[in-house]
Amino acid sequence: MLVLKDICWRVPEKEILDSVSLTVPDGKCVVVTGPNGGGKTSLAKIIAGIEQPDSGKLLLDGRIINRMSVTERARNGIAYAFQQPVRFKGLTVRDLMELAVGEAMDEDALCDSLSQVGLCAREYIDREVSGSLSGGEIKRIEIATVLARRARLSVFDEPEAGIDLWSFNNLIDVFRKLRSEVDGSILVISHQRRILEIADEIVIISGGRVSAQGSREEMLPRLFDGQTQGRPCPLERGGA
Ligand SMILES: Nc1ncnc2c1ncn2[C@@H]1O[C@H](COP(=O)(O)OP(=O)(O)OP(=O)(O)O)[C@@H](O)[C@H]1O
Repeated sequence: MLVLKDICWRVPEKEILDSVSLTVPDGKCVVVTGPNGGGKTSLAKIIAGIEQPDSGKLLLDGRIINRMSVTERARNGIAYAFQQPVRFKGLTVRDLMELAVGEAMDEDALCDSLSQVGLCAREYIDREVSGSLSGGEIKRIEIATVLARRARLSVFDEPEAGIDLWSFNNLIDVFRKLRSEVDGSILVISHQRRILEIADEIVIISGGRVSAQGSREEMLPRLFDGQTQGRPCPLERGGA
């Protein structure tokens, strides 16, 4: 379980996160949504250890992780898929998958993980994760690295970004399956209604604050009736 208590983060002249508190319970999927620039990716970076909060506490399974580095957090069970994946020069898809799971993988294991995101392992494992892969392919490979880790906490930042309609449909099933099979927690940042529909809890972050949170049943009608913050929430961005 991940617990965030009163997380604040500011950069010169700007408060980016202002006293953000939320919980991602075991076995649950929490979806964070909200307007562009609200602070969602910043929050994900703070959870992964890429940025350090100025104040507040992060607890993973009851243990304070504020001082842990990115690598230590990864070792302790946090897996993070970036909104814009990093292209690693010289690294093959197999290398990336093996780095993520921390051990050598045979073709069957690679095939299992990559087929979840609609990619054929045989075509991809020896390719370099740089120039020749399309943006959507890299995004899907990165999602596969997180799925393969079966981590205590899996964080996906806009998994829908750059993903075609067919892969997106598949991804929804993959998240459903992940939630039912893994006893860890899942945090997804998304603007997509179909991802919000698989959430146990929905959190809206706007202007660096949690502006609303609640169960899916409670939040979806509020979001899609445009009642949250008294104006429509820009949820249906992108083509999927
Ligand atoms: N290192 C930084 N320095 C200055 N401003 C930053 C920094 N990181 C983020 N911001 C600003 O903080 C705000 C929140 O950014 P963030 O990327 O967290 O938003 P978001 O909710 O993920 O947006 P989107 O839905 O567009 O992906 C934005 O205004 C952004 O420009």
